[in-house]
Amino acid sequence: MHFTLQKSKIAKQSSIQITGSKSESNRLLLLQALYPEFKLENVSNSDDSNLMTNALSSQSELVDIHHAGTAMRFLTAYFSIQEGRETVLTGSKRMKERPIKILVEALQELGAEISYVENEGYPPIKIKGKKLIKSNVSLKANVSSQYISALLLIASKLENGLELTLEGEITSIPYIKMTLSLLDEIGVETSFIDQVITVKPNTKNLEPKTLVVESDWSSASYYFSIAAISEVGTEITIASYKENSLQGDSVLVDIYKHFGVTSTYQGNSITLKKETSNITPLTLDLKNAPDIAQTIAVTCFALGIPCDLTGLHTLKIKETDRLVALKTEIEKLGGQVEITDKSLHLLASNNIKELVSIATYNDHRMAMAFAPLALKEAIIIEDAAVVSKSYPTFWDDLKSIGFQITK
Ligand SMILES: O=C(O)C1=C[C@@H](OP(=O)(O)O)[C@@H](O)[C@H](O)C1
Ligand SMILES: C=C(OP(=O)(O)O)C(=O)O
Repeated sequence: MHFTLQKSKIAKQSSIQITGSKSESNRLLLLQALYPEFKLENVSNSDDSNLMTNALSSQSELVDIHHAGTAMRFLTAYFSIQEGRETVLTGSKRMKERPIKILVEALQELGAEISYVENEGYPPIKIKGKKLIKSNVSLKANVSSQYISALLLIASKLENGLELTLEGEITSIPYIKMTLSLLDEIGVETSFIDQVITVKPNTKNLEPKTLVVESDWSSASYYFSIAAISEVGTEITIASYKENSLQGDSVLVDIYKHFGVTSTYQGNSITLKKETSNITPLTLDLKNAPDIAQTIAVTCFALGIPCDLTGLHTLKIKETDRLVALKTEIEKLGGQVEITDKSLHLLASNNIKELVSIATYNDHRMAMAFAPLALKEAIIIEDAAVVSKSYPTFWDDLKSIGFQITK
């Protein structure tokens, strides 16, 4: 279903409660399956986390995780250690194009039995769960950090723990650190020195506790963008966030200062305020925060400023090729974009075409990143329901702050 967003103006002050981080939730759901002694609060209500929950409790031989990349990677590791169980793990058409070979080879090196059902290197895969005895493995670290997190999440259940050597440049490092922090929080011992990560084995019951998932910072990015595009003086309060977040996308607080947006923490909420409209061109390396690239590119386009975004080598293998999708859709709106396979250069422009229909390519972040443009011009978002992958109440939340949205 396509949504038309009329040219909108939001209230001077508004507030939004955002669902739990999908990254933290999907890690903690898997850890809870391994260690049932702890409880979770503020778990994400996203499709990807629901798929993760269902997959972890499913007894079926076929598990379909649709578009959920973290679920695909994390469950590959999880099912590898479910002794005596055979599982075929599959996903959407796009998931069958998202590479998994680096993770599969690392697990095979540790002793896992995994084979490809269709194309080598890609889902679906067939996994025969067994006890993994080996504890040393190296893998390429510049393609997806999800492979590394997947291994770390099961590591404490391996007989001898895990010593993981990361080869080459490490991409999306904050997500690896998030995994290690959550392991530390539940009481698993880890270390990360230079390119080597060690996880100690654990056989005892961990101390029962309740872990509260922080709300999702990638979802928060759309409100930073809305604030940046709004009139000076506009305030949006978002909850529930921590000043010391485990999520790398919390770097939004620093990045959006560049767009004249300040962030003030009070209790567990943050107030974003548009302070100035004096904005200069932006140059930014996003290898540590790839999921906010679309938000930032669209904010710059809305404000008419050029930007040079680098560190985008992982964007080609996400829900869609996000570099090509951004170029295609921004150019429909009248902008000019140059891309390589790891960077995006947006040229300055001061015209946004009205009522352009934005294709979303089964990518939640295409829909959500382009929606704030309605503060400048009416826009159509195709297949608007894609947002449920990470943020099911996105459109209702936009309506609640003043966006005029019709079907
Ligand atoms: O571990 C995670 O929760 C994630 C890691 C990142 O992927 P890559 O490491 O593949 O860049 C990120 O893009 C994804 O949305 C979530
Ligand atoms: C890339 C993303 O998710 P995943 O890789 O888990 O599908 C995302 O949410 O932007």
